[in-house]
Amino acid sequence: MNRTPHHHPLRLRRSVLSVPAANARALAKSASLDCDAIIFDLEDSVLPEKKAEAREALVAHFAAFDRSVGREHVIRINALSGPDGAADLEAVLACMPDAVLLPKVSEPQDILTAADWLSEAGADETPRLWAMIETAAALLNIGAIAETGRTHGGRLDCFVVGLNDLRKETGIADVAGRPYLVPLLMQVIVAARASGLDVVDSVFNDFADSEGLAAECRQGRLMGFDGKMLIHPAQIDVANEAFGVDEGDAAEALAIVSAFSAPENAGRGVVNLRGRMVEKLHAEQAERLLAKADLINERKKRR
Ligand SMILES: CC(C)(COP(=O)(O)OP(=O)(O)OC[C@H]1O[C@@H](n2cnc3c(N)ncnc32)[C@H](O)[C@@H]1OP(=O)(O)O)[C@@H](O)C(=O)NCCC(=O)NCCSC(=O)C[C@H](O)C(=O)O
Ligand SMILES: [Mg+2]
Repeated sequence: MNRTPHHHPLRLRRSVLSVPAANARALAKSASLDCDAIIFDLEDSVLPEKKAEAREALVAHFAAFDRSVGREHVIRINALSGPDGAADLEAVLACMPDAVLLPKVSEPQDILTAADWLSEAGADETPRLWAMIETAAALLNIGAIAETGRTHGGRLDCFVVGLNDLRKETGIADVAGRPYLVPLLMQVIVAARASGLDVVDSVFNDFADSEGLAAECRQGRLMGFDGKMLIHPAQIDVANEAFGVDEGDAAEALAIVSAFSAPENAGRGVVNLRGRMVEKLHAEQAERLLAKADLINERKKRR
């Protein structure tokens, strides 16, 4: 799992649950769920005539729930150029979430406009910005969009892929294994990494199919995603497991780190670990994996 370069602290983003802000029962339930991040959605899951009500419900919810559980709280707003953009940003300032998720980002200016607005409103580093990558234009501009994460105060720190919108726009088929999408997804991952961003895989719509979800999570993990956007509480455990650190991986990481600190390997840049070449870069990867395992354990204790 090559995760360099990283310009942001390590954060858990295995399971990123979307909760429609207009759904009072889902809002109430979300506080008790074991996901790493919650996206409170003001965009596509909320009908136009319910947007104002949803904003009010969200502000009331943020005033009341316990934020000490250590997860990230994110608000997905509507397009800034649309009729709800300005009111959504006002709601963001009232809630002060950890991040704002921008929908249908298509060019760097979409990030810059939101970053400038937040800075002018006096919001320093928080909220950070996340970007939905879900348009054909975004894929064409993906390197430049990611680059704004490095060049514009570091406010951008995560991409979330949206395959429902992308499939709608492009006509790419929705088939198991995502054969026609994998090349595009890899471009998003590489662009994110080149700019030190995290990157979260798209939702799996069939929330009753846990085997299908597990397979897609495994695929996403192997491709390099940090986690999965989810739509239903039943999907959380599957994503946490797939994007977590299993005992075998943790033991291997510990063996690599220990090999480099063994006296007989002092001053060596490369060592022989049970017949396998291990370099310093592998030790750095191993340390990051162990740090992630520590974060997961800390989260378990806080719950
Ligand atoms: C898909 C759903 C509409 C299903 O809802 P429902 O019929 O209520 O499911 P259940 O009866 O099985 O629910 C059981 C209990 O769990 C609560 N619940 C359900 N979903 C959530 C949720 N997301 N967060 C929190 N709690 C949830 C129910 O309230 C039940 O609890 P209780 O009431 O106490 O009995 C629904 O799951 C749903 O609306 N999901 C989220 C939809 C959403 O957020 N859509 C936007 C994100 S998808 C996206 O962004 C796509 C992307 O942009 C792209 O282009 O690809
Ligand atoms: Mg979408």
